[in-house]
Amino acid sequence: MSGTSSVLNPPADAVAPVRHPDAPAPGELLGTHYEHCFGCGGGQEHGLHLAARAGEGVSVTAEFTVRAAHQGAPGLAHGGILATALDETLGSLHWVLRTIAVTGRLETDFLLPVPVDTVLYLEAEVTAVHGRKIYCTATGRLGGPDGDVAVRADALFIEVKVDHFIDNGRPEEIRAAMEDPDQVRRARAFEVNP
Ligand SMILES: CCCCCCCC/C=C\CCCCCCCC(=O)SCCNC(=O)CCNC(=O)[C@H](O)C(C)(C)COP(=O)(O)OP(=O)(O)OC[C@H]1O[C@@H](n2cnc3c(N)ncnc32)[C@H](O)[C@@H]1OP(=O)(O)O
Repeated sequence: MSGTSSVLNPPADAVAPVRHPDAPAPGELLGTHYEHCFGCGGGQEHGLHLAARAGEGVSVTAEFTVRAAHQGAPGLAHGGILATALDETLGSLHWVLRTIAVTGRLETDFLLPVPVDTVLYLEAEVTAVHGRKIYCTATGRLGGPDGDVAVRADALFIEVKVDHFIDNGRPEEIRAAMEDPDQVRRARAFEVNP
C-alpha cells in the first residue's frame, strides 16, 4: 500500500530548494547536531549512531547498522526505529539548507523486513519549499545504495529558530548545551541564511 496525504503535496507556488553556498561538499561527513541525539549522537549507547554525508543538490546520504537493541520481532528491526532512521536522515538535510527545521509530519511505508546486522543505506532530499514548510522524501535500501527499497517516507519539516529548543527543552539539558560554545556556535550559524 502506498500514497501520501494531501498536506505532503507542495502547493503550486512552492519553490525549488536551494543548496546553501556554505553547505558541506558532497561526500563530506556531517557529524552530529547534538551529542545526545538518539539518531546521530555518540553519547547514546543504544542510539542509531547514524552517519550522514552531504549529497548532490539538496540531499544527504546516511548509513545505519541495525543492532540487537533495535529489535521489534525476533531478529528484525522495530518499525519505529526504522522511522527514526528516516526522520534523522531527513533532519540532516538542515546541514545542506543551513536552516533548522523540525518534523511536522512523517509518513512511512514499510516494504521489506530489515534483519539485525543489516546496513540500511539511506538517502533524503528536499523536493520543495513553501515559506517555513520544507517538503522532503527519504528511502532506506538493503544491500547497497542501489539495493531494494525497504522503507520510505514523505515528510513535512517546519523551519524554526534556535529559540524553539531553548524555550521548550528541559532546562538542565538546555543549560548544558548553552555552556558548550561549539554547540551554541553551530546552532546559531544556521539562523543566518542569506
Ligand atoms: C543553545 C541551544 C542549542 C540548541 C541546539 C539545537 C540544535 C538543533 C539542530 C538541529 C535540530 C534538528 C533535529 C533533527 C531531529 C530529527 C527530526 C525530529 O525528530 S524533530 C522532533 C519532532 N518534531 C517536533 O518536536 C515538532 C513539534 N511541533 C512543533 O513544535 C510545532 O507544531 C511546529 C514548530 C512544527 C509548528 O508550529 P508553529 O506554531 O511554529 O507553526 P504553525 O503555524 O503551526 O505551522 C507552520 C506551517 O506548517 C504547517 N504545519 C505545521 N505542522 C504541520 C503538520 N503536522 N502537518 C501539516 N502541516 C503542518 C501549518 O499548517 C503552517 O502552514 P501555513 O504556513 O499556514 O501554510
